[in-house]
Amino acid sequence: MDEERQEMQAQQAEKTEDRVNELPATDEHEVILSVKDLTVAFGSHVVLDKLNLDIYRGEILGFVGASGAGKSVLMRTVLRLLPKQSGKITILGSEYDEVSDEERIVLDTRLGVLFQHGALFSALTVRENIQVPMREYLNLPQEMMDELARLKIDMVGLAPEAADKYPSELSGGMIKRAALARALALDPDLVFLDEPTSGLDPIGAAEFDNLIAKLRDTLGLTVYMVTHDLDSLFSVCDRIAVLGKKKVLVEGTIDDMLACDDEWVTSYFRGKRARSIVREQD
Ligand SMILES: Nc1ncnc2c1ncn2[C@@H]1O[C@H](COP(=O)(O)OP(=O)(O)OP(=O)(O)O)[C@@H](O)[C@H]1O
Repeated sequence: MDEERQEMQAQQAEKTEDRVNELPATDEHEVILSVKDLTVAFGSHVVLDKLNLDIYRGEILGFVGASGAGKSVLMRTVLRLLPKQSGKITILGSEYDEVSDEERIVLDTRLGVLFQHGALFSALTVRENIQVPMREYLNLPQEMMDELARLKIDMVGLAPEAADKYPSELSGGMIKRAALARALALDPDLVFLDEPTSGLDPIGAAEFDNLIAKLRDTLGLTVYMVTHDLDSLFSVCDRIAVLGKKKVLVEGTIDDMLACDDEWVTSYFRGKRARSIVREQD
């Protein structure tokens, strides 16, 4: 078992080094999102207890944890969709609770979100869906919004004809791409992706991962990705944070996950499925 573990660590160390060398030339140590001592509870049910997490500019952070651990609660709290009991959330250097309403609106425009299952408005076309945030936050003429929507559609690899389609006319992979285009509508600095590859076949999931990596490289995006997808964690994430026992149990590279002795982390990252992914990558 130890030999197997050492071999996996050595293989991953090489891959991590390659990935780090490929990272865009941004200040990797600029903290774009900082969560300090965050506590969130529903009545007496404490879901997150003094949780700490930093996300650095330009990285793709994979966020994992057992079902029900609180991954969605954390994402929703950071997005101010859920209230917190205590703690501090700082985005792009501004603490949400301390900024004015106007500054908060500006901050909101710098965040993009892709909710699980896409969450597109079914009565709107892809173009209209992408234009929802533009209508909410910007005051632009219709032609400019149409041109911007066209650019976003192209950016996520959808055909131009997709603009006039309704969500019911799209495949699962197209819905994810359309939802990503909407998340990118306002050119955010930080995008939150909730299970972006769930429901996609392995080829579609790998293509989506490649798209995320490409957008990070070309747009300098920072990506916070909640995922259960081991392929994504091994192939596209620069760093991983594991949620457990109401806190971030461990964070770091795949090597750090492989070296971690926590029972859940061990079974997740050194289980049969993880080992087969490491072998496939060779
Ligand atoms: N609005 C809410 N009211 C009460 N309890 C909630 C609410 N939202 C989440 N919870 C509880 O918080 C805990 C964490 O839920 P959460 O959805 O964040 O888990 P998760 O890690 O995202 O799970 P999964 O991987 O299955 O999506 C669960 O016990 C859930 O029942």
